[in-house]
Amino acid sequence: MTWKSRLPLVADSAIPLSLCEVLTDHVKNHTARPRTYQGVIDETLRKSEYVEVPTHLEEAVISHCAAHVRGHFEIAPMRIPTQSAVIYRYGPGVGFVAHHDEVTDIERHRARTNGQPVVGGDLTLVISLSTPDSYGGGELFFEHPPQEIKPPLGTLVAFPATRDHVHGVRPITSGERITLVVRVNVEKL
Ligand SMILES: O=C(O)CCC(=O)C(=O)O
Ligand SMILES: [Fe+2]
Repeated sequence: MTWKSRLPLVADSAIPLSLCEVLTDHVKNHTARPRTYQGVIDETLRKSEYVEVPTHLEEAVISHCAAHVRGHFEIAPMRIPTQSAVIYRYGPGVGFVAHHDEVTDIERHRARTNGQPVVGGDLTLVISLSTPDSYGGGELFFEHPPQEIKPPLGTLVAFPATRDHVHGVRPITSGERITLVVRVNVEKL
């Protein structure tokens, strides 16, 4: 498909603080699991932990994002019923190497050999669940064009899960960075 915009969408205050709080409480009350992977070029360098998000919270988040996504990309985001959104926790020393979110043969192969599910979607939604002054480093970066983002709590960053949207997370130097990542499919308007 052709995308309306080449640039990531950055929408401050897309998610109400009350919903952010519910999401961070959820993460604090659940044991984080070691990292998963997603179209990673060097997956050994991603060490964040994650917690899965209940469906009703994911649906609430997508509905808050929908108008922003429509305005920027002229498409409608749709939840993928076969997979869960995840909240990632990045502690000191942890980042995420440059990668793209398109599902590749690496994941498909892994799914065949160890049964690990293939997780992906047309569009990636990243929601900040930490205030930027609560952690050092941890910028979300894009390569083409170069961009470094350290957004306020409740900000939505959205971008196509395509090979030309290479991005990653700079290593955290102090504190903890928490993000919600929702992968959605899209419907042309
Ligand atoms: O945590 C983030 O800000 C980005 C995570 C990411 O790129 C991914 O899950 O594919
Ligand atoms: Fe990603």
